[in-house]
Amino acid sequence: MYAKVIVDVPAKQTNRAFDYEVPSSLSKWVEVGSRVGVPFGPRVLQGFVVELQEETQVDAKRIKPIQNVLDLVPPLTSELVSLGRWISRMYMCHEVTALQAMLPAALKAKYERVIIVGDESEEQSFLDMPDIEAIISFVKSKESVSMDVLLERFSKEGALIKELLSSGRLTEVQLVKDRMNTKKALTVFPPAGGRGLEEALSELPARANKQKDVLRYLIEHPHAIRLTELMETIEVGASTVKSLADRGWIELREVEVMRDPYMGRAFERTKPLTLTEEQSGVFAPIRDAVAEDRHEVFLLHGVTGSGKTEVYLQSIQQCLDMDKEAIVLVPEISLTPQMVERFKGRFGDLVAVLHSRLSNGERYDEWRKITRKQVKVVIGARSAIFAPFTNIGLIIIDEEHESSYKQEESPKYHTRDVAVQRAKQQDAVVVLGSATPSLESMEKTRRRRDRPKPPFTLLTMKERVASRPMPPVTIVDMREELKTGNRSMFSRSLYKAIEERLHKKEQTVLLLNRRGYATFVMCRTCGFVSQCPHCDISLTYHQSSHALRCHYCGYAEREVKECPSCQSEHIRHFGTGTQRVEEELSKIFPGIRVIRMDVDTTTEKGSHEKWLTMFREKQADVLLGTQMVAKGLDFPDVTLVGVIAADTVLNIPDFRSAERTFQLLTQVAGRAGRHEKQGEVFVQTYTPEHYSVQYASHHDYIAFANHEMDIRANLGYPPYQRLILITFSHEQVPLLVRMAEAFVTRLKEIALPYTRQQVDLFSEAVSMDSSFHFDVLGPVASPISRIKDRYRFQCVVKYRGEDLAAEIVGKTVAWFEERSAKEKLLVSVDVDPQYLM
Ligand SMILES: Nc1ncnc2c1ncn2[C@@H]1O[C@H](COP(=O)(O)OP(=O)(O)OP(=O)(O)O)[C@@H](O)[C@H]1O
Ligand SMILES: [Zn+2]
Ligand SMILES: [Zn+2]
Repeated sequence: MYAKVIVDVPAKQTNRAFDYEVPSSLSKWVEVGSRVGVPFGPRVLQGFVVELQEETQVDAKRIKPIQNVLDLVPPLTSELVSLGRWISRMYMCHEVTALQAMLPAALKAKYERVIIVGDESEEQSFLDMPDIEAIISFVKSKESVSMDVLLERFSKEGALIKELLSSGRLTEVQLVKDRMNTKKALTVFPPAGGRGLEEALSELPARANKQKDVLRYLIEHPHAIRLTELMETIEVGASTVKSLADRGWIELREVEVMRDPYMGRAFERTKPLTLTEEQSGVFAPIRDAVAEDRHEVFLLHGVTGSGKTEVYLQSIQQCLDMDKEAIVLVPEISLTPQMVERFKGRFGDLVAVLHSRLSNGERYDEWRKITRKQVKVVIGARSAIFAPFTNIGLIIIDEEHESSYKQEESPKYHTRDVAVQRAKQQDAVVVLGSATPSLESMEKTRRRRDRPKPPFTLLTMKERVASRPMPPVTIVDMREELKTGNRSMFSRSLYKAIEERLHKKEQTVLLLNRRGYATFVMCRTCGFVSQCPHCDISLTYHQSSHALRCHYCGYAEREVKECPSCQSEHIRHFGTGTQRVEEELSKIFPGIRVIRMDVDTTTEKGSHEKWLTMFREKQADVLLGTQMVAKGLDFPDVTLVGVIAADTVLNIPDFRSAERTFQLLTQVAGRAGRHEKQGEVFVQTYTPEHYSVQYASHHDYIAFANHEMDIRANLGYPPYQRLILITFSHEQVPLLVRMAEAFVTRLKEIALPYTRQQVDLFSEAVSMDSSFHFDVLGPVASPISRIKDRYRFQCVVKYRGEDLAAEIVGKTVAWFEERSAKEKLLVSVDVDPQYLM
């Protein structure tokens, strides 16, 4: 048997499958999706088996055997292998990069160099040297040792070891190993049924009290117990237990344990709620599709507080009743303990949780619960879409509009599109939920001339549960505030509203969008702004460390007291970071209790959870934060939401700015008055007339979507045309410009026949909408024109119609790669980019 293997080197030359022989000793273990070690040139590499076949075209003399199999159960399924192929085609990445992205970090290959005994034929001539004997037999006894261990053991024999290596008596080889091992714990095993322990007890001398305690305990509890637990329970030392094991009365050995981040946490079990009329209305079609095993994509548009989660839960129940599995995706920052609790509370131990705050080990163990089929539901961030389930009935994406569903590094996939593809492969149902669906998804629910049945089905919930009203939103024009002499960052009305909450002992959520509004340092005399010497961006001031930092490359410098340009002392930090809002709050409301949540206060593991719990327990009056506070929070006493400055996102030059502003305002406004108490919202802005602010204040998603879609159609932006962003970077501008221009010229040449072909087709009466349309903009300097000392240029491909664009760009990149590599120029391709930076 032969296997096609994709090796773990993301390069053009290795971006294809290579044939290997499957030795008969391994044939039981090698499957599609197995990780294997294979000889590749002088090295041994990790690879993935992507196909098995009886024959090979490769010359029998040249074909090499697979060296080893890394896992007893393949970490990928054949379905995931196909998905990997789709991702690599769709997002133009190496196939191995796509496959690697599906594995938990713990399974990334580690290459280890070890020493083994080499040529034995020369053994005789060395026999007279006892040192050599010792070294060789040491290595033999271990089968293989690392250089470090060998040198540690024979610290004085370095020269001799070197000689043995060069003469071939010892050889250095490379092994493929896992980066992460399973966690083991010493465990005590009493003999079956506790047999023989009574006799053992009588054999012990009278003074061996502690040992007797152990035996008595095991007679009463004749089952395996972790050593540490036994030591704690009856207060004995490890040596006591070991001595019993030495006498053979009990057994002590290492067994694997699972790291469970939620261990010891009791989740209150919840029962399905009686659905409201609107919930029943949207649940019925989802339930039917799941029950009928019918692939369908639903876009669930439900206003904030409409009870989408309960719809998800009952849909999952339907999926479990069919003995199928479900994947639930939520944005990383919404994956709060409360969120997890809602799912664990309903489905208990059937739920695995995957998110980036877990340690590698914890994540690996959660992941293995899936491969071992111990769980049926996975809830997680982006990469949980790759959960190795084999019988998926339902995939849910909550907050489907979130830009974090797009992965920013290669493979630059969009989770939503991957989910739809995966669901197609498994005949599963997809539910995309949001109070503010992306325009891309919304467009797919609309009928078109060439598309009588739209790809997605729209389901709508217009009302909050229990007919709770949407909170009234007041727009505050900050220009007017300035005119009346209010220079504070709080308008008079927001000030009053906060004061009122303090009196009534209710809670306030304040949002400050940090993005594009970071504190920077500027000289008031000459206008000098501290910039990163390596990137084309101003440095951000961090109060806690009194340092200026670059958000792109991590460069840091000490706070300056004097302007480096004009030596003036009037240099200080500007802008309204969350730290400054916090300072001002305490100044105007002495004694106010504020919890601040931003990147600075949530780096520590568990800090996110800690802050939210404190706020829920009413240990604070105000929760102040960045986007983090806008998502998913459901606190009964929050009756006021304030947005400090709504314009910060609007000012970013990006065609999605209005959409992002609308989404953020709607989401954060949705945190107010979700329970019995009525809520209200204040939005401070310098552009109160902007349509995104206006529509958000009326909670009118549909009107916003229609308005924005018209603009996009006119400008030829998504969802009407798709984009591919191609970024070039190099240390020298002239070469960069020349190469970028050469790329674009070639790209247009390669595209030409495709577009012609389409024009011909068109003349044979193909409808307008399916015609292929291909445009190239640029090259131009990127908005962030330098990062880490490399200048950046970009071009944007706009296209409509067939998926031919990926092919065209792919061909151009292939043509370009050799030249660019020679010049050390980097090219990166981003299909469906979220940001054009
Ligand atoms: N059928 C029901 N009966 C009673 N209460 C319900 C029902 N469904 C949901 N709820 C409650 O309504 C509140 C809002 O529900 P949920 O958090 O699911 O809203 P949502 O649509 O996800 O909102 P958001 O988009 O803002 O996150 C929750 O407190 C939930 O427990
Ligand atoms: Zn100055
Ligand atoms: Zn920098």
